[in-house]
This record gives sequence, C-alpha cells and structure tokens, in this order.
Amino acid sequence: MSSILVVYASLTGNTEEAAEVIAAAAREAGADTVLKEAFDANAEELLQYDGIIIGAYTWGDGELPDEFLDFYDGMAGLDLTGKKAAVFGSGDTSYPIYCGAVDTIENKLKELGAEVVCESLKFEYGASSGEKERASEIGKLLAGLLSVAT
Ligand SMILES: Cc1cc2nc3c(=O)[nH]c(=O)nc-3n(C[C@H](O)[C@H](O)[C@H](O)COP(=O)(O)O)c2cc1C
Repeated sequence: MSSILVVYASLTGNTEEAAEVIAAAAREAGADTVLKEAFDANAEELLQYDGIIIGAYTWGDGELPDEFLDFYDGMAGLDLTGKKAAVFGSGDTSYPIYCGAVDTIENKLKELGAEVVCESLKFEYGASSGEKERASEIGKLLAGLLSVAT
C-alpha cells in the first residue's frame, strides 16, 4: 500500500480544515495516510512516505508561519527524488503577497527533487465548498498516482 504524509501549519483552523479533507480523501482512495501538524513532525519523516502533501497559512509579509519554520529548515538537503507531492494553504488577498508560504513550499519541494503533481491550492480564509472539493481531489489524485506507481 502506498503511504502519504499530510503535514500542515494552521493557527486559526482554515488550513487544518483543508488538511483533514485532503487526508480523508487520500485514505478513502486507498493510501495509508498520516495527518500531522508541522510542530509534531520532523522533516526527515518525509523520507518514509511515497507521497507528501504540505499545507501552510501565510504570515507576516508573505512568509512561512512560525509553526512551520523548524520543519522547513529541516527539509534542507533532503533528497526527495521519486516522491510525489502537493501543496495547499490559506491566505488573505488583501496582503501584497497572497499565499506566499504555498509558493515557498512548492519551490522547496521542487528544489529537493519531489514531483509536484498539481497546481497548488490557495484559498482565502476558510475553503469554500468548491475549494474543499479541490482539496479532496488532490488527496485522491496523489493516492491514485501512487497506487499506479507501486
Ligand atoms: C499578521 C498577519 C499576517 C498575514 N500575512 C499574510 C500574507 O502576507 N499573505 C496572505 O496571503 N495572508 C496573510 N495573512 C492571512 C492568513 O494567512 C489567513 O488569515 C489564513 O486564513 C490563516 O490560516 P489558518 O486558519 O490556517 O491559520 C496574515 C494574517 C495575519 C494575522
């Protein structure tokens, strides 16, 4: 069975809600899926999974949230070649850098060799029903791609 780690940082629950939708969909699609908050996870754990889904809200001036910084720093130097990945997160369009954390994480995953399999999901505050549907599709997509690959 393929395995997926969904790891996220969320302060007020918006990104967490989407993380739960994604993880439930991946599980339903047959992947052995673990859902963790970033501060309970270690970046090296990424090496144990076939699929990686990372979510983070954006903080400061388009920055990564504090709860995600240790995890992000720990990603440096990991070889994620062969992993399939997706990224999501909540933001607020009134800030000049909308969902900047999502872009930063996507770029880092690509730099480390992971294959980002779909356009990253950005949503304002809580995900709408359509955005939750996309979240669900991301979980299913990754689980489906991994079941074909393994
Ligand atoms: C001090 C502060 C700075 C923020 N900076 C940004 C930003 O630069 N870009 C952005 O898209 N959203 C920004 N946001 C909005 C949050 O990302 C947004 O409220 C999000 O829904 C929080 O997600 P969460 O519920 O998962 O914690 C900021 C919010 C606060 C309070």
